Amino acid sequence: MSAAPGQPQPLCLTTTRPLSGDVTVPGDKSISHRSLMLGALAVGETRVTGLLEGEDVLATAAAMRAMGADISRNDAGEWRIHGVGVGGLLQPQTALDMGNSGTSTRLLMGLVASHPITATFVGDASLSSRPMGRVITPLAQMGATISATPGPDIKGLGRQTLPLTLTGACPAIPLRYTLPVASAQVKSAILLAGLNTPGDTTVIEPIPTRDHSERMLAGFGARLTVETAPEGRIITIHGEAELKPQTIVVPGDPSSAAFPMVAALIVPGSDIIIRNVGINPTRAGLIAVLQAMGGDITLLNQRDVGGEPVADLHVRHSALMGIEVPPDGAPSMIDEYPILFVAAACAQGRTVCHGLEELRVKESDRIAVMAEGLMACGIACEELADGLIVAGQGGDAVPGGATINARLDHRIAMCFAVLGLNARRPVRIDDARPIQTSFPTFVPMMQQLGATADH
Ligand SMILES: O=C(O)C1=C[C@@H](OP(=O)(O)O)[C@@H](O)[C@H](O)C1
Ligand SMILES: C=C(OP(=O)(O)O)C(=O)O
Repeated sequence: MSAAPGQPQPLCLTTTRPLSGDVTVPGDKSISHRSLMLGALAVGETRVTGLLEGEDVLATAAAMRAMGADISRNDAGEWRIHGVGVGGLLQPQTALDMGNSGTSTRLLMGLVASHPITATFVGDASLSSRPMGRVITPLAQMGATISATPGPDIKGLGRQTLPLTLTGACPAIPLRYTLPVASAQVKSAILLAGLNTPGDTTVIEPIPTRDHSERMLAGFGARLTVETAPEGRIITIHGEAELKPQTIVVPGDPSSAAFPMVAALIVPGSDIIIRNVGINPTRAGLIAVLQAMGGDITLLNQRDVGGEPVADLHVRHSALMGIEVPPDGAPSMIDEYPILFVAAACAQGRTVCHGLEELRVKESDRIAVMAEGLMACGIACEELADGLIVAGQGGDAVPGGATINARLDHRIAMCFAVLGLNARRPVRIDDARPIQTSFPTFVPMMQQLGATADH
């Protein structure tokens, strides 16, 4: 029985047997957002299959509709987008509700920044505490006017948060900008602003981040170049572009696949296949780290789907060992650290992770919240300013026996649901509703693998 709307929905996953079966995960969230945004700026009809129908992506769809795009879904699950053309976004009549989604907010701020319109962005309590100064600074340099809500100061750098109102500049001023944080959202916001800016807009990223925006902008016909130089990747977009509609097949989300992957590694005897998972090297860092910990993960049937590398993952239960995780790979698995900490809790020995300052400004402070939850489940950890040390116990199941406050963070909720599969006493999540933002089929998929869900 499902809870009444507005009521917390507790969740507890358990299993008495190995996980087995053959599953798929929903479409990639990053690619789904970008499909809707770029389709909404193309002239003609873009068709998308495999779109993630989670709340974050639906927030992007609603915003693009509010700015003039015609977006529909047919009974076969195919999405069709009739775009307004670059430069053609209309002023939304009401505030854009971004829900829980940082990607929607920051990328759409980029789009609005070079259109002659004003938009107000609002979000839930989690999103309203996340830093927006990182996009406000470059977009203001491009001429946008932004009035944001002051948030708590971080490291003396000040902090600006939602609600905020942004008025675009037309024409916007082309920018050459070196990213001060490794963030694909900041990079993408500037490149999207550059679409309707005369001349060349350049982003320099000293540390590479996910490259879906570059791949997809080029696929839609924008003039975009990428050079590798000593200072990093230099990405230049030539503005006042005309985008051509595309047919897009969205691959399965590696960030979602991470949950059944770790579940199979930690539940004794498990043997599963996860089909059609994106393995873009800017996203696939977790696989190599888990393999280095002794995880039995094989990539089958590697292929290319719509310009993105994809594989089927064969995952078997493994005796994991703690390792030092190289910090230079952090951007390629930034959303996967919380579930890596779960794998580490079930490994033998210490897993040491550094270079994770960005985890503190996600949907929750993912270092602090994971440390607190793991300790409540009987796992020793040491919180560092930029990371976490998890002292794995190996062998037996972890103690468990805690109720976790998921803090409006979908990945925290899924992490502790997975940990509960290898715990002696149940691990309960106070409210599993945030899982709807990125992985609406998480619970049925885990049940398909053999888990039991108590609500
Ligand atoms: O560009 C994107 O689609 C995303 C970039 C990452 O955020 P940052 O750019 O803040 O690192 C990631 O955490 C988020 O889930 C999705
Ligand atoms: C950080 C995430 O998303 P966003 O920034 O879009 O809210 C995430 O999905 O883990």
